[in-house]
Amino acid sequence: MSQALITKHQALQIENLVAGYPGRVLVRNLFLCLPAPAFVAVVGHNGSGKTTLFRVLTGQLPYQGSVQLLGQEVRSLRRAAAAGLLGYLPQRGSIDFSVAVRELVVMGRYRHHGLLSAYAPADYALADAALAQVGMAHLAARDFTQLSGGEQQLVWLAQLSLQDAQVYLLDEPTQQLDVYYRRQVFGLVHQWATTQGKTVLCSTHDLDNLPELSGYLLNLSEAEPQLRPISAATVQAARTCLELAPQR
Ligand SMILES: Nc1ncnc2c1ncn2[C@@H]1O[C@H](COP(=O)(O)OP(=O)(O)OP(=O)(O)O)[C@@H](O)[C@H]1O
Repeated sequence: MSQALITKHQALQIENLVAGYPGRVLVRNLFLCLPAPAFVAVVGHNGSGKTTLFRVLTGQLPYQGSVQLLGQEVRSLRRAAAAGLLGYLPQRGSIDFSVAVRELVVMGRYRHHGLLSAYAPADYALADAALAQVGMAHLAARDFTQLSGGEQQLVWLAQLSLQDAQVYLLDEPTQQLDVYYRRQVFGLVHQWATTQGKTVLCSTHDLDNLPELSGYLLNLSEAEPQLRPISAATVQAARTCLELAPQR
């Protein structure tokens, strides 16, 4: 992706988006205009449509309206990940075969190599650095399937960072993490936006770590969700909203 394209277009331009499942509209008339780079915390009650929005953005769910990712309409975009536009961390990423952690992480470089060609020492060096960044270097030789849920989540994050996409969608990346790693992960993915020029949308129920970050808050439990700059006041307003029963 050329720098020209990145600066010319918004990271995300959503107009009149309607999406959901048969008989159930979850995202209704959403408008968003998100400049790149940016960090966005996507919050909302359980079932408010955070994952559904991410499924729209990854082209997994049909929608009405317009959703443009770096200037390209998502419904006509093929293999966005392969094009380097989008990196997606789903809520539950499980695998049922044995693989060493380091081998799983290096696969994040597939776009630069193709899935079948061998990875070079430079790729493994990047994988080791990514593991070190999430504090999991000591697990490099371990079988991924034997790690704890939180450890697996951090390893997936390391793999994702190697994809070098322009826009990252992270679906509750701190869900299984302890207090220490939650803070670390928020700091890390926020840095992807502030120092690497990435646009990061991160869904979360963890409001405690947000006030110290710069970026935007998007609360899908609001009647008309909109991007609000993160501040102690906007996080508190979201907390107040989320402490009430959801309006279905
Ligand atoms: N394939 C599907 N078919 C029908 N309904 C679905 C489908 N997938 C999800 N839903 C429903 O859509 C609603 C929104 O789900 P979604 O996963 O987007 O919520 P969420 O905000 O990510 O919730 P959570 O915070 O619990 O992860 C839920 O009520 C869910 O049951």
